[in-house]
Amino acid sequence: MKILVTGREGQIARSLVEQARGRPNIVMETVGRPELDLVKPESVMAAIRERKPDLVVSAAAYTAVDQAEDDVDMALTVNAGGARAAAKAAAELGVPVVHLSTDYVFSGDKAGAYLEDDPVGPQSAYGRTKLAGEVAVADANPKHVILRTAWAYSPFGRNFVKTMLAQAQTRSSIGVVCDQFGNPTSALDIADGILHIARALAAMPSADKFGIFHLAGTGSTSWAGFAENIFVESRSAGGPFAAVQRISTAEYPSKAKRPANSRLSTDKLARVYGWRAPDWRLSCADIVRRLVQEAAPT
Ligand SMILES: NC(=O)C1=CN([C@@H]2O[C@H](COP(=O)(O)OP(=O)(O)OC[C@H]3O[C@@H](n4cnc5c(N)ncnc54)[C@H](O)[C@@H]3O)[C@@H](O)[C@H]2O)C=CC1
Repeated sequence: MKILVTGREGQIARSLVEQARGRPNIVMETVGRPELDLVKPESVMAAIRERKPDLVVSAAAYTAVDQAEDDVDMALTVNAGGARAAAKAAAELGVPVVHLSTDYVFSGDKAGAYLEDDPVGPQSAYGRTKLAGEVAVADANPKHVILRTAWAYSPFGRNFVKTMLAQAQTRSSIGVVCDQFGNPTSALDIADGILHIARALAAMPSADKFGIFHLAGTGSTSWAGFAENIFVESRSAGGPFAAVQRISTAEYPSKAKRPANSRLSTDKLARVYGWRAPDWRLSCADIVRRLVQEAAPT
């Protein structure tokens, strides 16, 4: 099975390449700028058409959450127009599209974990453009799997785990927000979930397998809880650590508003596909250890 991923350097794209390595019958190919530029729908269509994949993973996106507040037109062009083009190209080939979306489509007002059909209410420009992307993808390709994920981290690119470890190199105490709750999610687990979905779709593409699904780490915490866990694991692996000072969202102003609670229920994915991500603490421990080892002098 040939899987084509949009974007080459994104943490989910790189995780897909890593997790597909050595797996029989999977050819994972990535394509990004300048050849495939989400700003230019015709380049997206052509790049996908030429490669004739069996499945498209639409992972590339405008992901700078705060910057999107001042750059809405570009974020919308990329996150809705670009995503639509990827989904449409897959539809023309008659193949499914797995499109990545976000917990930030929700307002954060709910007390419990969000279900797929809970009302949306994005609080930020990024969230609104990603929601427009969901609508565009669903409209362009009936064979769509829209995966809302959250708080992604990995050994690659820029993410919260790497930021915490880098800051602990020079600081003994770090202020981290303790009143926003979500599911830290390893991009390597996201990649495993996507591979599972791809195989299930190839085996039996029944109608219940399409639609919106939540894919996130099992268990939830606050950003401060996430940071504390990172430092416990780093310290035990001989890496940097810092004390976490619990601060409120009000004490850490940012341009884009984040939901206070964006915990995602992953029961639908477990029910339909029989797959759930590991407990976030296990995956976090693996990635922190790997990052500490990679940083250690040899
Ligand atoms: N990182 C996170 O915490 C979360 C990410 N997501 C979604 O998951 C998907 C993947 O996220 P990450 O891998 O973490 O993102 P990332 O920021 O690591 O990578 C994004 C990729 O998109 C590419 N890209 C940006 N503009 C482009 C354009 N005009 N044409 C072609 N490529 C372009 C970038 O070069 C980069 O390779 C995105 O759709 C994102 O919205 C959803 C929830 C949480």
